[in-house]
Amino acid sequence: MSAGASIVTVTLNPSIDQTASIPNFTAGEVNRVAWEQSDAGGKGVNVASFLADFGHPVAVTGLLGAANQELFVRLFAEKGLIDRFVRVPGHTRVNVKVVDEVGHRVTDINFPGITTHGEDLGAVSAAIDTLSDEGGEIFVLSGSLPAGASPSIYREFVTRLKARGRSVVLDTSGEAFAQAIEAAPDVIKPNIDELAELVGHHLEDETAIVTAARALRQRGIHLVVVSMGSRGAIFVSADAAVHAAAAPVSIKSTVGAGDAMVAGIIHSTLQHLGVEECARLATAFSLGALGEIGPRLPPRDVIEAFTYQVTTRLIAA
Ligand SMILES: Nc1ncnc2c1ncn2[C@@H]1O[C@H](COP(=O)(O)OP(=O)(O)O)[C@@H](O)[C@H]1O
Ligand SMILES: O=P(O)(O)OC[C@H]1O[C@](O)(COP(=O)(O)O)[C@@H](O)[C@@H]1O
Repeated sequence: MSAGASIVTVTLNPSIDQTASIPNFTAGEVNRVAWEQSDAGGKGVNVASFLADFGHPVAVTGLLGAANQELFVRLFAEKGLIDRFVRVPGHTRVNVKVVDEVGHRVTDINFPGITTHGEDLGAVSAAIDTLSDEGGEIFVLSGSLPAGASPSIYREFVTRLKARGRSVVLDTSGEAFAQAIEAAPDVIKPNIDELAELVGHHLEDETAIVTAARALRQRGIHLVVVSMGSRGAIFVSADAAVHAAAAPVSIKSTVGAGDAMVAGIIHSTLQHLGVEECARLATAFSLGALGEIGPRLPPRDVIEAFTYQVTTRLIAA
């Protein structure tokens, strides 16, 4: 392609993440905001931004409200992201992230987003085809769907991309996730709740998680990564099942930790790392996001240093 982006992220429901710092945040009470910060966000936008930090050329597409696109346009320019977002009338949603630095908790309030129409989604589909023609190799489909989008849309995208021989990384939930699994994306990164919802039962221990992940691998998914918040993540590939975790030095905000893990997985894959090294580096990406307010990563050398804090363990068959 002209600008040479081999990675494309698709965000159908981006967001402006408005962080509100509220010490001792209490539901049901009047809470006062100490300081605030707004960032362009949404899962695919974050993954693209993090990969750009590691020097990868990335194109971004999806649906963007024309009425409040400034933060996004600025981010795309700062990070050198190739902007193929389809503009739609109205505002991109604003998701509120309440950071309580006293209670050490983050509360996410995620809005449904704009209501979309068939022609907008058709334009995104066309943008994906064009980006694939132009040399896109790895497509990342991330995040919730806006109202009006069919839950089959990710399945359709996965099917089209795989028919063109492209790799697909999927990070979503609910019905859209369940349907997309049928088209066998190459990599998935559900968190443990999303995986439990998919398989329809509680995953009580590591064995249950690995069993569920291996069943998904049988359906053609090469790498299944199950993230578990403070309990780390389990990476299941053809070669092994690996648990990776670290105790972060400080957690400023959990926003973007999952997206950082997705970016770390893609970066590791492009470096041809094995599953254990991938688990280590992807976890270091997440640690990086935890130490920043909003969806951000620290400098690359800080993330590389974090790899030494990560403990990996091979899970016995
Ligand atoms: N409180 C925490 N302590 C340590 N690591 C964490 C914490 N929260 C998240 N992480 C790291 O970030 C990764 C992704 O976080 P998680 O909350 O599971 O993702 P998601 O936001 O997609 O649900 C985890 O697998 C873990 O490595
Ligand atoms: O599309 P969803 O599932 O509503 O998630 C959107 C939110 O997730 C984020 O991408 C952060 O995701 P993670 O914390 O899972 O990395 C935010 O930027 C955004 O507000």
